[in-house]
Amino acid sequence: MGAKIARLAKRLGFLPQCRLRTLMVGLDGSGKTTILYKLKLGDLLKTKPTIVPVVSIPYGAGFNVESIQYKNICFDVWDIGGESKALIFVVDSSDRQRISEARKELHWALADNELANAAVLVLANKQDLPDAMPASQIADKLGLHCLGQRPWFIQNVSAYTGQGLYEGLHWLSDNIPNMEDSCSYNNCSHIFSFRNKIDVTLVEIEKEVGML
Ligand SMILES: Nc1nc2c(ncn2[C@@H]2O[C@H](COP(=O)(O)OP(=O)(O)OP(=O)(O)O)[C@@H](O)[C@H]2O)c(=O)[nH]1
Ligand SMILES: [Mg+2]
Repeated sequence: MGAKIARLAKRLGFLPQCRLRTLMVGLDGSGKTTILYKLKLGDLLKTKPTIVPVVSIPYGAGFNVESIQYKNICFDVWDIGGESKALIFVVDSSDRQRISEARKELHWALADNELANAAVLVLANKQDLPDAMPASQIADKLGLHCLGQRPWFIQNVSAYTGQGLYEGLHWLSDNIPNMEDSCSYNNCSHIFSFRNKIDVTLVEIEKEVGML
């Protein structure tokens, strides 16, 4: 019955709710926390460096985690490790001196088993600065063309102006491998909450699942 609801809901344009654990990494100062809170709050926060304590991490200290809803997907964005289906890698596009260090960091992160199946979204941040390198140049310097079969995309962004951030999430929402595993129609109450508006549709659903 769940599968029938899923099929019909899809046909009618209802999207399943998906939760996606997403890891956000990048060199210190590249703008991870600023991006996270720009997406979460739509606003700029004054950030301090995010320090991860070496010994133990009390919940909520030393890392940031926020849930960001984009279309039907809830991205749980962490800036600390764990198995994830998506990696967001943030680069300071104006920092030419550290771009090879950023390349090492990216390839080191991607060697981790926890990211074996992750899609990679590179955010070329700080595009509001006049000396920012364009995405194409950063893609070369990070060796993105060597990533083989893994889905990847680079997006020019500015956490300050918000430029490009949702375009990046849009690409991710379309390119997560085995996305269905993270989605569920289990809570179909949102379909039925439209009862007054779409009675006809509801009757169709009820017929399809054998309620009528
Ligand atoms: N011009 C400009 N500055 C930015 C942008 N995004 C972040 N910054 C600045 O870059 C600095 C570092 O930003 P954070 O968000 O703290 O960087 P982070 O990657 O979280 O750094 P760590 O927590 O140390 O790893 C701050 O001074 C931000 O205001 C941007 O899009 N444009
Ligand atoms: Mg930070």
